[in-house]
Amino acid sequence: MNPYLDLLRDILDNGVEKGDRTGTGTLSVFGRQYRHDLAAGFPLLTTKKLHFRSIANELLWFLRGDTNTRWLKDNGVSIWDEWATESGDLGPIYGAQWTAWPTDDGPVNQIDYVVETLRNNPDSRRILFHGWNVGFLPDEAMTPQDNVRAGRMALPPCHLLYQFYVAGGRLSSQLYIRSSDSFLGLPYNTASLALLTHLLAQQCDLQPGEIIVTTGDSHIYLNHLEQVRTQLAREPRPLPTLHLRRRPATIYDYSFEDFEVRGYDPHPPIPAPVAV
Ligand SMILES: Nc1nc(=O)c2c([nH]1)NC[C@@H]1CN(c3ccc(C(=O)N[C@@H](CCC(=O)O)C(=O)O)cc3)CN21
Ligand SMILES: O=c1ccn([C@H]2C[C@H](O)[C@@H](COP(=O)(O)O)O2)c(=O)[nH]1
Repeated sequence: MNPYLDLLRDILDNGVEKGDRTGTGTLSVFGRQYRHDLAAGFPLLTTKKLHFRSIANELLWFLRGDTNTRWLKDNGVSIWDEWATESGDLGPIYGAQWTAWPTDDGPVNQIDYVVETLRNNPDSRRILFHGWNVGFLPDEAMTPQDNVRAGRMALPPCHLLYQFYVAGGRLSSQLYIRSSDSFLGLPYNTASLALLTHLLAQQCDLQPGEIIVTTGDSHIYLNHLEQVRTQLAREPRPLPTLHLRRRPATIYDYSFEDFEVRGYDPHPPIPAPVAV
């Protein structure tokens, strides 16, 4: 994943110091893009160990339409805890908008639409789903928990627009991330996009193609600078590969045990505080 490391270098070299909602401070650049051909391997960082269990279970949790941390906790994932209420609620975040976007005519499952369109009209230029539901955005002046209690999202979506493209029997995906915590969040978002592309490809009898990640406010938090330098001093290793152990009946029926990552030999993890 050299393009990812290039982005970190770009932010260190060209980033402007900016304040942010969390009070941490960032180095930030605006509008960047990288791509990765899934035929070249699964994009899990090798320059630090990533917790694939968290990444995969978070995606399965989105696909369940779940917005409470209970299921995540039961499956060993704690990455959403800081934003949840005492009862684990996060408001109508990703899973709710992906699978049950509310309309006057009832909830719309955008994932069903994507699967059906990939199967029946793969040349369509309208194969996308979106998370930015303006009716439920939080008030930036209130805490995530107070927003949830008011019926709003704990955080507005960061990875918010997923578009799909089929050519030559290959499925490619592009994701727009409006705000990207490039040290902690972006490796998760990239691997998650790759995994979703593998699942959709399997369900729709396609081969995984390219993933393209486009980032808006692309930042490194000031308390991640040491960690970024440590990571950039490491030599990347060969990428692992992903194998799907079975083909479940629908996109909603995968479980973590269906995923096998082969040949993952990363450098050690690099702990970093998450900005809340
Ligand atoms: N500041 C910030 N950055 C994010 O990336 C982020 C948020 N907030 N809020 C919502 C979600 C939660 N996400 C997170 C939160 C924590 C980690 C994190 O601490 N990762 C550690 C390992 C922790 C684990 O897997 O248990 C890492 O070293 O990658 C990653 C993504 C992504 N999102
Ligand atoms: O999937 C995710 C979720 C969140 N982030 C990061 C991006 C920002 O650093 C914060 C969100 O703060 P805002 O003030 O709402 O932009 O979380 C991410 O990178 N990936």
